[in-house]
Amino acid sequence: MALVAFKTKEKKINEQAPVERQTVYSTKKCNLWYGNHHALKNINLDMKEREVTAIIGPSGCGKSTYIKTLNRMVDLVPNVKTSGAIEYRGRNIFSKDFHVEELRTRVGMVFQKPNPFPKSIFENIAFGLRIHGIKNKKLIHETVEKSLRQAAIWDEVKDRLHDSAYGLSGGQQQRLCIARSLALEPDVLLMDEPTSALDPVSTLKVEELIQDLKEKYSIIIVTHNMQQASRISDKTAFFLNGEVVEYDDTYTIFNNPRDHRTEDYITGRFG
Ligand SMILES: Nc1ncnc2c1ncn2[C@@H]1O[C@H](COP(=O)(O)OP(=O)(O)OP(=O)(O)O)[C@@H](O)[C@H]1O
Repeated sequence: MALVAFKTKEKKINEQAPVERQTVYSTKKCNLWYGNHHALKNINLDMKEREVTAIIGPSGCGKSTYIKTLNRMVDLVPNVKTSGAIEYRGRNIFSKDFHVEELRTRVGMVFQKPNPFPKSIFENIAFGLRIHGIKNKKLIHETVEKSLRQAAIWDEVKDRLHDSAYGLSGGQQQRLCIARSLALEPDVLLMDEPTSALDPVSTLKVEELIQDLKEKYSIIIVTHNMQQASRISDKTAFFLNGEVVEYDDTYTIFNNPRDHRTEDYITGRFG
């Protein structure tokens, strides 16, 4: 019996040929200041495509700042200064010839609180497509359905597509917002605490969705929830006071961290 079990395990390992993954984001010596406040300090991180990367750390350590830098949303804050480089697919997003509109089309973002437009469920998705120049009605209908299916909400809304998005539950609104991002076929999805406003059942649905989406997308998620990070991510970066203390496979971070500060944080000694 034992031998059979061993052979089965061995076969499984052989079947899992190593997957070649390209680097999607490479952050090099990146610093960010809000006025005089040094919020990101010498960040170096490489993130691979089709992986889920969790960003964890105590309040105020720079998690949101970091992911808002990845799509240059921090540009909207007055008196922000950056140094170093963040390369998206090999191109520095801070360089003048990298247009922010292009970056935001390739990199979608989902926020802590679901933020649907005050429009119908259908229009929440169709609107963005039209803004991006898609006029063909058939294509718009197809893309709306495809995105809602991808975001695992189609069955719940297919009979009420023209009702207001505000009539959906919080968890459904969040999946609608994910569908809205997916409609533009992004390469990367940034998620800033996407389940913190949701109940446990909706949280589980969004977590399952993230697991499905990583087959196709690279996902970077900020979370305060240690169990969530350990359940859904492949890599984890632990931030503290604007620095990356440790970045590794999620299994290693949660089972065998190198730095005592990581261990103290994940075991709840602070934060
Ligand atoms: N617009 C801003 N102007 C000035 N300082 C800011 C701004 N946004 C954030 N900060 C400061 O930068 C630091 C990092 O903030 P950030 O929001 O990135 O932390 P965080 O780890 O995401 O925190 P939380 O878990 O509480 O959301 C904090 O000291 C914060 O006060």
